[in-house]
Amino acid sequence: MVTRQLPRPAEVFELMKLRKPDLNSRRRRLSAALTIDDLRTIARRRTPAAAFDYTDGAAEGELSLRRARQAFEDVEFHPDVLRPAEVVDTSTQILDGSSALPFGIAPTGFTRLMQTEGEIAGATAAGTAGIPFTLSTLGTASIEDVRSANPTGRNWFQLYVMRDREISYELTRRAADAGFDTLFFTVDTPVAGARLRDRRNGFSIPPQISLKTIANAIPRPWWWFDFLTTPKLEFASLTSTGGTVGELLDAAMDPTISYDDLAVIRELWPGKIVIKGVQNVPDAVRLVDLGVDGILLSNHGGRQLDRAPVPFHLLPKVVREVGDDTAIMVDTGIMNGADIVASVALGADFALVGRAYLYGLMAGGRAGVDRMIEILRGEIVRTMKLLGVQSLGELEPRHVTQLARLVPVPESAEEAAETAPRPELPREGEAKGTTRATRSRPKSRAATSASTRGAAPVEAVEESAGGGDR
Ligand SMILES: Cc1cc2nc3c(=O)[nH]c(=O)nc-3n(C[C@H](O)[C@H](O)[C@H](O)COP(=O)(O)O)c2cc1C
Repeated sequence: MVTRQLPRPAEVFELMKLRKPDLNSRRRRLSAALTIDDLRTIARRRTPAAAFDYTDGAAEGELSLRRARQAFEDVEFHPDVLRPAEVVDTSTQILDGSSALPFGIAPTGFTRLMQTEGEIAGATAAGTAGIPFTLSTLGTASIEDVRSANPTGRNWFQLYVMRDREISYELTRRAADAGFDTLFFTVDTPVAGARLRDRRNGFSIPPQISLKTIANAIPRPWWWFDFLTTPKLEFASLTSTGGTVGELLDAAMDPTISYDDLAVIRELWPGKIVIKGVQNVPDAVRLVDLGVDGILLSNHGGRQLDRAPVPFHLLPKVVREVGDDTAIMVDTGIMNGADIVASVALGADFALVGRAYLYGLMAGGRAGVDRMIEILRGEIVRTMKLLGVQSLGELEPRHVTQLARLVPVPESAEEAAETAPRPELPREGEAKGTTRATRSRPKSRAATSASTRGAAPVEAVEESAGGGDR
């Protein structure tokens, strides 16, 4: 029997916590964002559809991007218990310099189009947080302006080798003179990928004003106000404007770039050099043999060859082959700090984030980029504490299983028979009829820990299916 009473004002008052309303709408908006997905939702509301879609979209059917994000969601973590990690150290050394977190900001083109503060917001936020910022060849702030905005932080430069080689060589020299310490040579863009959203939106640089864009502008007046009242959108390097992004890229990129270009760039560049867009083990091995300082496993955020391999899946194999000799980095699909922790556990030295940064930028300019870093930092710290590790160096492959969703089709009947799941006698606590993936080759550390837990790790299934780098 419940005893009831009349509500007592003093008790009700105790329950009521009246918070002072924050009159700063940007701060209010950003503090309500708890995840990168939340930042994306705000970004979408505030940015014209064509600019948002240019950022959010990928190539063709956007399968690569979806698969890359799915692969991170398909991570299973294995925490150790009763291992206190009250304080965790998220700092790391990368390419002879330090970073407060195991990720940096990826190079993105046309950034001021998404939000007028553009690269300067990215560079200053990165500098304040103690992480590297990468400026794109197609950046909308100059090399020198980025350097002035982030004078003591680490600035990296991303290079496209263009048809007119002299433009690329000149940019390389300027970046070196401005003290950028690392050059990312992007190699996955011999031609532009088919960004269908841009074609459907009639997206062009600069944006064309049409009835559709005017209708789209009405609920987003601040974007247009910023766009029309700040200096004209210009590229740090390219003088040509006009046409869709694809047309612009095609005009600038050169389908004939090759290892010969790498040799020339290495001669010109005094700092560290990383190859961005490596997508198989043999290429990684060849590049390391040529003496590059780093490899960035990336499919350009799914914006180039759709259905390209998921970089996160490629990671353990590349680490096994060349991880001791060179810095291995990864990008594409990172939406959560836990994705970065999983990458480090599987041997990545560093990660880059592209869209996560741009969602933050579109959601709130510089403050939005700060919020993006804060969200990822919080997720990294919490994941490490829950795993029971105090530093990034303590993360090991055994902490992570990559669960397999799509696996290669076996090449022969024998392989098919070998890889078919076999019924096993149920272990204690396992349901009858449970099957486990079998392996035909020696186990790696990651696969061993995973298979003992009854999961089907990506590596294990791929190897037993003969699915190496095809
Ligand atoms: C809007 C946008 C523009 C990009 N521009 C460039 C670029 O100019 N050069 C380059 O090497 N990569 C570029 N990228 C690819 C990023 O550097 C990075 O590889 C990718 O965004 C990582 O995937 P994520 O967006 O899922 O984090 C761009 C990506 C986006 C989303």
